[in-house]
Amino acid sequence: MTEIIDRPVNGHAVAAVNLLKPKYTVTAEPPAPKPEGEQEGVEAVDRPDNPLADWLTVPDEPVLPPWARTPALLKANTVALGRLCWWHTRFHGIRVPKYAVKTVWLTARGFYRATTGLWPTLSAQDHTAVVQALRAQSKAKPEDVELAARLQIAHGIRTRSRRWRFGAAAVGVATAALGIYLAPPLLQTGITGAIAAPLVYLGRGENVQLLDQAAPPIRVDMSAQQLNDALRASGLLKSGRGDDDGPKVSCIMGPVRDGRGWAVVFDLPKGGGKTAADVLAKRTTIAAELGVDEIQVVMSRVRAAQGGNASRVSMWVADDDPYLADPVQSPLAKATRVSIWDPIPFGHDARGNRISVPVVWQSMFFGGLPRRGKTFTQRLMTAAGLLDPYVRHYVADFKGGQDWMQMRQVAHRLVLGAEDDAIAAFKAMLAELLTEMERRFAILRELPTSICPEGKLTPEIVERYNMPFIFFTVDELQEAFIAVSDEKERKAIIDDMARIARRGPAAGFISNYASQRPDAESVPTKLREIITIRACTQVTDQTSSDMVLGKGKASMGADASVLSEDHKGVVVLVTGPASFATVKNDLLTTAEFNQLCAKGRALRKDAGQLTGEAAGDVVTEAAEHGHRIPPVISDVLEAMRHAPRMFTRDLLQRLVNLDEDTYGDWDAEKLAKELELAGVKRSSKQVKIDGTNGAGYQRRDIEGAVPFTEQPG
Ligand SMILES: Nc1ncnc2c1ncn2[C@@H]1O[C@H](COP(=O)(O)OP(=O)(O)OP(=O)(O)O)[C@@H](O)[C@H]1O
Repeated sequence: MTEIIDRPVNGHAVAAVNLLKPKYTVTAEPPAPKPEGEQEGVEAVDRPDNPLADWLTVPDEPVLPPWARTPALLKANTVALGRLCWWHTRFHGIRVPKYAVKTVWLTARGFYRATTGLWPTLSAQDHTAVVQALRAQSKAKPEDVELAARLQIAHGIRTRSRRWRFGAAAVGVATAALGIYLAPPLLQTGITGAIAAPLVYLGRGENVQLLDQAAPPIRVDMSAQQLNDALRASGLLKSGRGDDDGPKVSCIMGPVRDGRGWAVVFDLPKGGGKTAADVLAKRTTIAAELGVDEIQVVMSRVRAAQGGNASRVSMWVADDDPYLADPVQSPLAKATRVSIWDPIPFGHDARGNRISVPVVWQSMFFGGLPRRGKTFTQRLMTAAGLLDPYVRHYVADFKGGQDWMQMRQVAHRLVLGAEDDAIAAFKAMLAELLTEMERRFAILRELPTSICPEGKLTPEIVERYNMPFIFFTVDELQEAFIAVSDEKERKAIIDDMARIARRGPAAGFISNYASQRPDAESVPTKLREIITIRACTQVTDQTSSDMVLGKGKASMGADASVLSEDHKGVVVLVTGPASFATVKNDLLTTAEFNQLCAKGRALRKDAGQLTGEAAGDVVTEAAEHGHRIPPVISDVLEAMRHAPRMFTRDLLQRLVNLDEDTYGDWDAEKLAKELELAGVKRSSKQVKIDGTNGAGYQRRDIEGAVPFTEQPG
């Protein structure tokens, strides 16, 4: 499992560097200076009058081939060869039936070709000439008659020769058949093979398209030369003059096959004025020069901590787009309990390494275009928090759809929608969180260092002082900023959220924010910059990518604009100033997430941690007692979550927002009828809100229709 906080996520970069500490290069290095004492001896051998001078010249070539110069390289290449052989075994193994069919087909065709020439026939041309000449013998010129006679003689010779050959072939076939019939099984196979082989050879031909080509689908075949050419064309290496190509990179490792691609670690030549960072910034050009899509080129710097320097680059070029593979089901879907202290399984990088993200002491931000998997990704994190009962959830989904609805079973506070009452509830939520944060810091300050050594939560403090982690999830943040038109109010919200993300981690607050529109308004720089983990699904350009991931990240290679519409659930994940990876996330479907909500509720009940709104959720409570609640009741209660009463027109609008398919064509009459059928008894048909009277509903009337719930006083 790869954890990716504060260290490079491109595991290959590290592995690659370690593979080859004693480096070799593809450029001609100046020979090492010879020890003083030896200079004279060398000169003596080199003297022009020494006839053995040339013969005694030691070649300036390493003894071992490049792939075997160190034990690590030898091992890496052996492993790669093993993988390749295993691939071929599987590739050809499943095609054995096809090969059998092809062999039979080629044998038959070869037999046909071998025998068709044996039976004597006149060619059409010969035949015509003979017939014409014989018919017109009287009028024919002497040379025509002579020609016909010659053709007949030739035909006679050909016929006799072919009859002999045909006879010989027939005897051969009969002997072979008898031999096969009489021979022991092993010899039978040998004889069959000996006969079939020349026939298969004869049967081969350009036009045999019966089967696919049994060649591994390697699309990129990289060599050091290609790499140098690509870098030169990208302006990262100087051009040479005449036959000299110019300076080249020094390959510290590779290029070698590594998984489903090519790996290479190289240093840029000195004197060119280019750095590893320049190479990362030219990813698209390099990809084009190598003839692949930029998504297939995974590059990172190799820093000093891994034995690198400012000119060292680790590059892996995939054979095809590694992010188009089918999604992997999240292991959380089947987990029964997790600890939030452990890294959360998140997805896989291009090379199939598992990526897990530790979230304790962190804050998170997810951004990107709509319908690319932001919410699904964000929910992966929250899902882990569901399976640890010592995590208290505060959730605000300003879109207010189904995505987070089932969190009502677990969430201490849940805000759905971006209407005025929802915004007011969110502000109250923020105030509650800030108060709790200060309360916790006050307690932590008072605790002896033996219990609280670093002024932060510990697993012991969490349980002993009832300070569960607080998972603060906000989705569709842009909707809140649109809804809050007052600049001052908006700034206050951003300040509060930034404060929670900045100071909260030590007190156990894990912020998990997401926004759809990656512009400066929706993702205030102030907020983004203090967030430690950022993930971005596809965006339109590098500027938008930097909006989410941080300034300058795209030029470092963390660029979500290289993703396409097909990359659902693929994010560029930034976990530190120089740590990033493109990750295909595990898939946790809405149904699986909803099941986890139910599991999370049960876990919290057992641990005495079911608190806040979830503890008083009448719909869930009634369902747990085996009562089937009509969907219209639970949906209306969800729509009125933050309001004791609501006008009918507003209620209808919110129901549509919640589930357009069901409520899209409902009117006041239909709503009233359905609620009545569901057992709602309205205490009045008019409600008064902010001094205005209008047709509407009281929430307590709706709650009254839920079995076993007490009427609020
Ligand atoms: N890991 C994944 N693998 C494959 N498909 C995924 C993955 N995650 C999400 N998807 C698909 O992408 C679709 C959109 O996901 P999601 O609702 O999370 O997008 P979004 O970016 O949050 O959109 P919006 O901003 O409109 O809410 C989902 O319906 C799902 O089918």
